[in-house]
Amino acid sequence: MPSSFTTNDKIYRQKKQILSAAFAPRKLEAMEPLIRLHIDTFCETIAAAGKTDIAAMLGALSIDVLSDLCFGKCFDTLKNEPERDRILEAMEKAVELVIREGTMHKWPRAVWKVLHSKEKMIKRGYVYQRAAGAMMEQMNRKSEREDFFTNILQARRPDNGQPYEMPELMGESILLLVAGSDTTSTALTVIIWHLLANPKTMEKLTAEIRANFDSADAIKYQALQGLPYLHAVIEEGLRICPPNPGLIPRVVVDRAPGHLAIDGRIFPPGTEIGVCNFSLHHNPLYFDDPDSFIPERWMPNSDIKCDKAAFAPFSYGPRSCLGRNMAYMEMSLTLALLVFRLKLSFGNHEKEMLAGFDVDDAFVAIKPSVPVNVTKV
Ligand code: HEM
Repeated sequence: MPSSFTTNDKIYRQKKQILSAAFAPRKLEAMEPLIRLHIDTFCETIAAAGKTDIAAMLGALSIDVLSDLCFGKCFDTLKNEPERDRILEAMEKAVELVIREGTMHKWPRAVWKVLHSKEKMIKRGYVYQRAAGAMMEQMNRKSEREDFFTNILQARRPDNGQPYEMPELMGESILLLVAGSDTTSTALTVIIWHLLANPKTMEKLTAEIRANFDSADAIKYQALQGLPYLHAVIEEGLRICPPNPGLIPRVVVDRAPGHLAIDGRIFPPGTEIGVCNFSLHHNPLYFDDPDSFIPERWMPNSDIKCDKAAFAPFSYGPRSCLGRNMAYMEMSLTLALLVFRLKLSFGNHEKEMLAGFDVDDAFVAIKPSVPVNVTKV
C-alpha cells in the first residue's frame, strides 16, 4: 500500500507539504486541549485500576490521541480493554510488516510469503480496518474541525488534479497512526521505566513540576517548554533508547560524479546505507557513560559529555519526522501531569523490573510490559 514513507517522487514531495501544513505549530496549539483530555482519561483510568501495565496504557493513550487528532474519531482504547489488546497486537504486526515492505521490496516473492505469515497478516489487518473505517467516516462527516487527515482528503494530485485514490489514502492513514502512536508511547515507557529505576531523578522531576504549578489545571505546554529538567529527562529518554533504534535506510542516488564517499569509502549508486541510532547514542565518543540514564548531561553548563550533533531520534534531512513537535507536546504534558497527580512504583515487580529494560528492533522498538502500582498523590 503506497504512503509517503514508501514513495520517493514528486507525489511524495507534495504529500509532505500537505502533511507539514497539518503539523504547523499554530495548528498543534489548537490541539492541546484535546490531547490533554486523553491524558486526563489515562491518569484517571490507571489510578482507578491501581495496578497496570504502563507500556500498554501508554500505547492506548497515544492511539487514542492519534485517532482523535487524525480522523476526528477516538478509538477509545484506554477505556475498552479487549479493543486495546487487539489493536496493540495488530499494531505490532503492522509495524513489523510495513517495515519489511519498505526495506525488503526487492526480495523475491517466495521470501515474502514466508515473512508474511497468514496469521500475522490477519492480525495486522485490524489496524487497516480501523484506520480505513475512521477515514471513511471522516469523509462522510461534515465537521468544522480540521484534523490531520482533512488536509490529505481535500488535496488534489499535482499530476492529474484528481483527489488521491483510496489505496494511497489508506497508506497515509496507517502511516500516521503507526508512526505517531507507537514511537511516542515507546519514548514515554522508556522514560517512566528509567524514572522508576532512578528515584532521585524522579524526585527532581517531580520537584520541578510542583515548584512551577499549583494545580493540574495550570499545567500548559507553553509553560512546560521553559522547564529545563523536564526537557533534559525527555532528551535523555530519547537518547538512551530511541523509539527507532536501528538503521534508517537510505539509497545512494545516481548523481555525478556517480559515487558517494564517506570516511574514505566509496558507496556506488543503489547501495542501501544508514546510521543505527542506538549505536550512535551509545558511542562514548559522543556521550559520557552512555549506558546510564543521566538527564543532567542535557542541562545548561553541564560538563558531562553530550554531543547534540550525534543525537538523532527524529532523524535528519528532508525525510525527518513530521510529528516531532506533536511528540514533544504529548510527552511533556503526559509526564508533567503524571508526576503531578500520581505516584508510581514497581511494587512486587521491583526485582524483575530492575533486571533491565530491553527492546527488540523491528525498525520501531518492540517494548516489554512494565507492570506498575499507581496511587493518587
Ligand atoms: C517520540 C516520538 C517520535 C519519534 C522518535 C519519531 C521518529 C521518527 C523517525 C526516526 C522517522 C523517520 C525519518 C526518516 O526516515 O529519516 C519518522 C518519520 C515520520 N514520523 Fe515520527 N516520530 C515520533 C512521533 C511522531 C508523531 C507523534 C507523528 C504524528 C503523526 C509522527 C509522524 C511521522 C511521519 C508522518 C513520518 C514520515 C515522514 C516522511 O517519510 O517524510 N511521528 N519519525
